[in-house]
Amino acid sequence: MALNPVIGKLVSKRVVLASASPRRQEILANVGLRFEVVPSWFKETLEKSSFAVPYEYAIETAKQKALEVANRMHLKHLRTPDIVIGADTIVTVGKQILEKPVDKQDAYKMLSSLSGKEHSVFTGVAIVHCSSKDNRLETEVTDFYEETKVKFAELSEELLWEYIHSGEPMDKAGGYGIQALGGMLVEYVHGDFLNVVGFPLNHFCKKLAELYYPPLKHTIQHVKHDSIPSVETFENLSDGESDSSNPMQHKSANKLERNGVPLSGAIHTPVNSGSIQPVCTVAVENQSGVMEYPAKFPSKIVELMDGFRASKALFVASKLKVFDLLKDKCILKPVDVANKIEASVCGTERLLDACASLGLLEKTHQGYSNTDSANTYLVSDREYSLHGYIIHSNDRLWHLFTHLEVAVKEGTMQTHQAFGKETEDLFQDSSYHSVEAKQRFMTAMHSIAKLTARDVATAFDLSQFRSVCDLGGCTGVLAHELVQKNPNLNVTVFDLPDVIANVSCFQPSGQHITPVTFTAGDFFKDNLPEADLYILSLILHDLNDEKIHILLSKISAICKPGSALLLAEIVLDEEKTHPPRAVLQSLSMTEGKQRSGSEYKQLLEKYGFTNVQIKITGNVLDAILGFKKTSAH
Ligand SMILES: O=c1[nH]cc([C@@H]2O[C@H](COP(=O)(O)OP(=O)(O)OP(=O)(O)O)[C@@H](O)[C@H]2O)c(=O)[nH]1
Repeated sequence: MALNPVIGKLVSKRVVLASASPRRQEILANVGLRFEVVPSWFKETLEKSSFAVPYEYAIETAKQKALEVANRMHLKHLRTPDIVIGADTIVTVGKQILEKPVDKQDAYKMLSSLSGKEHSVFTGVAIVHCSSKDNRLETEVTDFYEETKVKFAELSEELLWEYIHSGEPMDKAGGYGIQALGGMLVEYVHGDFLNVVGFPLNHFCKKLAELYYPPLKHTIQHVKHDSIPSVETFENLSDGESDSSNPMQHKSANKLERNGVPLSGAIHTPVNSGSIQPVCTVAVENQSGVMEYPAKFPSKIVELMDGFRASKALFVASKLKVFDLLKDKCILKPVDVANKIEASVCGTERLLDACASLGLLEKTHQGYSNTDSANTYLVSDREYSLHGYIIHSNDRLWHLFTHLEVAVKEGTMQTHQAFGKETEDLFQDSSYHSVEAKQRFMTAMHSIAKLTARDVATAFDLSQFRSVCDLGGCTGVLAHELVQKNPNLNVTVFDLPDVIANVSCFQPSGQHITPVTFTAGDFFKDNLPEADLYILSLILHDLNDEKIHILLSKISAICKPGSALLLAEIVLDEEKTHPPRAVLQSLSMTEGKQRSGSEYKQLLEKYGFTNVQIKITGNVLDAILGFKKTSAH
């Protein structure tokens, strides 16, 4: 396939399209992809309101569709595919998410809500790479979404019903098929047309290109492919022998490069280590007429070298509330932003450009505006805002990490060097700490919890439990999530008095507030509330062995047989090099440590918890559940 070499890369692979949609099949078949069709049995019933933004719903549904097929093929048919592709298309108008109409009335409702208006069509896509290890299915998910804006003409009642009676709307998101009769309803389309039809082909190819040919942005010379369109993301594509056809190999190559280890000699180098040869570079004749290959540009290392600049740009823009100023589609010129944040115009312009280059802002001739993800995650008052954690990273972690060299030499946390008199635990010695410092810390924990609570709350079926005590549960985000998912649960958050005194400003408002009890106490010193499930979320990794012993002995003693302990932590792989987030967190040198799955299992077993189950969520926090031994054990 000359036009798009990535499609050619999949020729030798068992590719499965987890979709019954004839349109998706046609779009992919038209570009020469060879695949089997195994429609997914996943029911599209995810709770829409639990997603911050509609495209996350489409992505998650696409992911679940693909994973269901991967699991089924692996278990039932003992045939593990190499790649499973899932997709989900939705239409959004105002705050509503429209899927396929259930009947003609529903189609009528949908189409009349679109009449005369612009709406968005989102398709979420998941590319699941599968492998089988010890007969277990292992999956790596890559996902993305594409948005296309479509405007409908005003539709008369007659036209609407005529269209509905044609039968076309029934199996189509939003109740219309743009590729057929529905095309007559459309005034304009902004974006990828095929995305509306059900599959964003261009974005899919770019994603495959990223996976199969990791970008070498600064490569010295690029091979020219006359037949390849000069789309930015396709620029490094080559079908030369130096390419790997397995993105997992690229992944591990990146991982090794990330660690700064020479690629060719490293243990993890894939068998076909051709992937580490310079890609897309051409030989250059030196002065003596000998052809030389320029060394591969160390783009990953350069990225790491510059990483601190990018982090600091994000921190400063957040601290100066730039993303708050540019929220809700507001477009401002540098001078306006500078005036509002009381900063120099030239400095502000540089900061805005830096944010644009990092994909946080969009820059047009009219000015700067937030990208979708900045709107969702960086505006300080948004439900899933990371602003609190970013400020904590800037005001606290940054200072700790400037002392990393000493921290490594001494093997200790550098709180004293970084903050003078402060003690290690913000909440243990109130005389040293301002209320602001405590609130900043709580805001940081709150923002991370907002992002992780759903994964933790749904990692296991908790319907057998009646009462839960979240020890160190801070502002109660996980507690609320648990009650929402299991309305019969009685959840208590147990945390230090200083924390409990401040929780009120973090409580959700509105009709759907879930009842949670907050109890003040110190889990090392005080009696624990009774419960049949205890939770420790992001607690153990910060504690030394002695404190862990005190805490787990106490929980074990109070737990009756059949009760359980749920840990939420980042679980390291057995080599303890992944995920990098946990490994890098270790560098702050708290007295605790990050653990692998087997280490958490051993730890729980040591304190009388058996049948330990571990759920790797693939997001920030994983979950580990162990049950207190019955006396028969
Ligand atoms: O203009 C058009 N808009 C949408 C479509 C088709 O609509 C459906 C969207 O539904 P969904 O993403 O849930 O996919 P399904 O058809 O249920 O198939 P899966 O097995 O993949 O769940 C999709 O078929 C689009 O092609 C259209 O044709 N035109």
